[in-house]
Order: sequence, then C-alpha cells, then structure tokens
Amino acid sequence: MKLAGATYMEVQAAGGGIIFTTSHTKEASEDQLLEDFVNLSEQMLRCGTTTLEAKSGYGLETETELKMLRVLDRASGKTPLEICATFCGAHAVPRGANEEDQTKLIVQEMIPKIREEKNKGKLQNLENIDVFCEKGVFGVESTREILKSGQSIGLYPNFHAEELNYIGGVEMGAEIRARAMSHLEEISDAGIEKMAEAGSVAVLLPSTAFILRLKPPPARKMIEKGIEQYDKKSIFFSGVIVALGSDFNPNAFCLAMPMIMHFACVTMHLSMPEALVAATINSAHSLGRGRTHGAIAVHRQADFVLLEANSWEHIIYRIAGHEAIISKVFKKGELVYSK
Ligand SMILES: N=CN[C@@H](CCC(=O)O)C(=O)O
Repeated sequence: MKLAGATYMEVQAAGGGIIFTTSHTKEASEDQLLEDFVNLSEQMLRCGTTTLEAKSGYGLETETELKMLRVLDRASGKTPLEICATFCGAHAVPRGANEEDQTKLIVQEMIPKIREEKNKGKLQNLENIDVFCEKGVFGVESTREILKSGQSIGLYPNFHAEELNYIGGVEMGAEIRARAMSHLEEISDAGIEKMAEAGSVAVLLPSTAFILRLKPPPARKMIEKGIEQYDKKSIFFSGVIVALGSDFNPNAFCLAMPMIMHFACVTMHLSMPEALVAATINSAHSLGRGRTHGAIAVHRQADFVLLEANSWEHIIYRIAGHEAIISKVFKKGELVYSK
C-alpha cells in the first residue's frame, strides 16, 4: 500500500501498521520476542551501534506493554549493547477505544503498574516515556498529561512530535522540558526557537521520512539557529541539538546507522562531521549520556569502532558498504565484534 502511495495513517486505518504489529506482539511469547530482539541487536552491533534506545508501544494494553518492557529489561546482559528503554503505551489508539479512554488507561493503570514494578527493583533499564503526539492519535493536551504522569515516576519525555502534521507538540514539549523529541518533519519556526531554548534534543529519523516520502525536517534551520543568534550578539545563542536515530521499526526496517548518516547528509543537508556528531555524542545526550558516552575522551566509556578505510568519512560515503569496513566494535573498552 505504501509503495502504491497510501499514507502512513491510511495503512493503519486499513488494519496495517502499528495495529497489525500489536496483534502479533500480543500473540508472541516473551522468550520469542527476546530472541528476536537479541538477534536484531546483534545486527546493529555489526553496523557499529553500541548503545540503543528501544520502545514498547506494540501492546497498547497493560499486560502486553509490560511484557515488552520486561523483554527489554531481560535483553540487558544478553547482548553487549547497552539498552535504554522507553515506555510507549501511547503509540496508537487501539480499535474500539478512543484517545480519552487510552489516556486514562495509561495514566491510571499502566504508569502506576510501571511504578510498582520499578519499586520492586524491576524494569531497571526503563528510563524514558514516549507518546505519538499526532493529529488523529494523541493530541497536545493528552500528550502533556501522559508525559507529565511519566515524569512524576522519574521517566524522561522523549516523544514523537510534528511528524505528519503540525499540532504544536514541540511547543508543549519545550514547556515541560522534554529531554528529546523525534521526527519533527512539520516543526514550526517558533518550535525551533523553543527547542533551542529548552535544550531538548531533536532526534531526526531520515529512513522514516524517506520510506514515507515525507519532506525532511529542517535540520539546517535547527543547527543554524545558534549561528544566527550568535551573529545577532544575543546572550543566548544555542541552536537545536540535532541527533540521528535509525528508527528501526516494522515501517522502516533499517538497523544501520552508517546508512542513516548517509541519508542525513543527502536529504537533510548535514555535513559529514555534523552527521557523525549527531549519531554519536548528540544521540548519547538525547538519552542523558552526553557526558559519559558518544566521544573518545578521558572519563568516558570507550565505545568505538575500528574502520578499515582511508578516512573515517567512508563510513558515510559507501552506501550500504559499511560491513566491509567496520572491522571491530568495542564496548566499554572490550572487543564485542570482530569481522
Ligand atoms: N510514527 C509512529 N511510530 C513509529 C512507527 C511505528 C510503526 O509503524 O510500526 C516511528 O517512530 O516511526
């Protein structure tokens, strides 16, 4: 349907997309999901990823959402990758429910249950909360309510905003000091300003914009906001912190960050150094790890890749050719992959 021109929401309305994945996730056992997750994360590792953020969001009811979060928790230790989990019970409104009911279910049942589990010492890698803040899914006020409820139990907002339509999600996210917002294809100029002021990280997802044939988000405007302010001699001169994500999901099946950096350079006009910074230290910052991960320096984790190439730019330049040049991957100084 997508290739024939159907929009993301049309696919979902026809029973595909998140709704389809949710029904299969419900049927799958926890062990089966864990095995799949570990296999997929091994593939990411071979592409040079050492830390990943992964979401629930294909349960949409309490037990399956918790099952997904338990899978992510159990996966820590089963793979060398560091996993930072995100609760996304507000990924879609299931058939037969409405936005109001689903918001109530999340705030009154799912989040208290998560708090209970965390108090028992479980779900230790769960750090963030996400909402698909979008026209026809969760509006700005429901999103605010869900994110604030997550914040009240110590989760950091890191949510989908202005992907398909502008609805003012970014302005709200900046108000509640969201740690990160993703997608942002339809962000407004005012939203860019607010994100820069709030220090919220923009997580851009080039494979998703590509596969859905969306116009790319205004990455240059985000980055150059800081330069413009600096030139005006403004006291405050930060641009938006731009990070990159693979957004691996059934809609955009891409596990390779080198490919994502390539797309970001071509479709979003990032320079190669900007793409590298976005995929490493800025991505680390979007997960609260900006001081410990994402760069090679004293007092940081030694997470890095060794390349067999004439210059580092080849990791971006060679379209889908990264497997030939990533010769070793290290996590916390230990060799975790060798070609
Ligand atoms: N836009 C909503 N959520 C996901 C896609 C999930 C899916 O289609 O399975 C995203 O971040 O791209």
